[in-house]
Amino acid sequence: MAGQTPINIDGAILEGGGQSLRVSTSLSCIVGKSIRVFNIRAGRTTPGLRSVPQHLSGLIAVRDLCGGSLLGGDVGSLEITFQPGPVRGGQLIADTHTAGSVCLLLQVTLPCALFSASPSCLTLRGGTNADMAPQLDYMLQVFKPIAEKFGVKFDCIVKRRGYYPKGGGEVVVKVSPIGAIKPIILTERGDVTKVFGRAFVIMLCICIYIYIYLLLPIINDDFGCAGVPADKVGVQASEMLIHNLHHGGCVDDYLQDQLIIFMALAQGVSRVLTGPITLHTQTAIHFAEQLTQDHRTLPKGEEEDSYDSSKGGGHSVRD
Ligand SMILES: Nc1ncnc2c1ncn2[C@@H]1O[C@H](COP(=O)(O)OP(=O)(O)OP(=O)(O)O)[C@@H](O)[C@H]1O
Repeated sequence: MAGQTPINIDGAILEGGGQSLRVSTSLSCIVGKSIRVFNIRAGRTTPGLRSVPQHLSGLIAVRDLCGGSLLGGDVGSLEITFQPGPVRGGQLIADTHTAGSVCLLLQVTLPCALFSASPSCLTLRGGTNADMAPQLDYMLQVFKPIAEKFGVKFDCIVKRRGYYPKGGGEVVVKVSPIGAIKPIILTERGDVTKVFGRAFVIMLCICIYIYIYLLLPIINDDFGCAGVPADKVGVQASEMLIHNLHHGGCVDDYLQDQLIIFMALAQGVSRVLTGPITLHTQTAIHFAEQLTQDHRTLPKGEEEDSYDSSKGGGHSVRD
């Protein structure tokens, strides 16, 4: 591949899953640096790019958003090389052709679309409520309001929901470019004023899938379970909710890793009070540091810490 020498990204580090690929590819696209990712998903029992969980569709979507080139982007690939071009925005269709999560497609494309030359209209197809991924409702009711604090805005039209195993969901996300991402301070939780839940029950020939979705202003958890009795799903959801309430942080265990890329790109220092730092968050921080080292613009006098213990029992993640 012609052009600059790529930055080497070791996909086996820390979590060793698809998130390393998404964070590195998005940042590569935004900062305009080529990457070579090796040991892709080495921490998983089926390493390499998989089509079902959206890894490949996400990579292709980013490539198409910026007119870049991608080498090694095949199912099963343990290594890819990605050379980004300027992010141009416009219309993009990304299709997992499975129940692969549209929310993880959004996770990899949204940061890029924010830095594009023109507005983007992203048609994302797959599962809207997939396991081991943010639920669409989570993206819209938990992630979105917090993302807006960074100045990140997007509109999402839900055309169709899609569930495992068929997929077939479709959302259209409109993103306007942003001049700069603002840093955020999220260190005071405030009072919990309301808790509500939504249950999705999908009847299939032989199994029943239940997704329960519990929402506080800032905390959300979902459980997708085949063949698990509804009362057990309810208990699991409540336990997770209680855990997130007890740790005292301002974001739940999932949101923390999803905010790192915006904290890394923000023009200034962000502070977010969290519960114990997850491995996903440590992973996102690791790759954000690797790819944004000379990209960050810290205000004069601000020292650069990755972690900062807080007094309140939670952990504070800093840009
Ligand atoms: N219940 C949930 N609610 C909100 N977000 C979630 C939930 N479960 C997982 N996530 C988010 O989904 C992402 C999952 O990343 P991860 O790398 O584990 O999955 P993946 O891309 O499917 O890769 P792999 O197939 O290697 O596991 C993380 O950003 C995590 O915070």
